[in-house]
Amino acid sequence: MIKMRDIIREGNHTLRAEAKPVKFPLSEADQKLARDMMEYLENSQDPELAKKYGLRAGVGLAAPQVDVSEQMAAVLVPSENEDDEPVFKDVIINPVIISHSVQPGALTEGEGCLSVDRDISGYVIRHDRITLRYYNMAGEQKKIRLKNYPAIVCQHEIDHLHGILFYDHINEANPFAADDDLVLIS
Ligand SMILES: O=CN(O)CCNC(=O)c1cccc(Cl)c1Cl
Ligand code: NI
Repeated sequence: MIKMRDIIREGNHTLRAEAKPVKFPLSEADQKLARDMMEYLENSQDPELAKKYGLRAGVGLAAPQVDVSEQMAAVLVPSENEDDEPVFKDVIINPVIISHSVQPGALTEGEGCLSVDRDISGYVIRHDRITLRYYNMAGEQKKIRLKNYPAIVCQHEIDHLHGILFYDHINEANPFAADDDLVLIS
């Protein structure tokens, strides 16, 4: 299982590298990596398991964060009501944002990252809505439209595949600058 010690932190060059596209059919190693990353998210979202294994909670995890420079990320955005199905759950492989809203969006609470051991506050300005094309573990091509929280999470993960970290999108001069069409997502 993936633990915090497996997560690379700022300073490790893999975090700032352009990850390589994944080849299909997935190798055994890539299949195991995909399963392990999704398992990390599930474990980290279970308060008991998170405590037991000392895991920081996450709604996404990208392969470069475990020092594998490949275009693959697990995303698990739970629903408000824990009994319902997740808002979005999949392993996104070779993802491409093929269109997006002009309108920006940002989480009111800002963002955090397992690879960044410090709190950096401010609005992380992203697209409020995206159309995402990716391949799932079975090699099926998917094209989905996401908005608000799941759209923000997928952008955070896709950034990791291109060596971008969340604070790269925070306005240094005024971290909470917001033009009037910014959608603030709580
Ligand atoms: O790349 C993934 N991580 O670093 C896992 C930890 N961060 C989060 O789960 C997280 C927290 C807040 C906002 C966003 Cl958008 C995300 Cl993604
Ligand atoms: Ni991250």
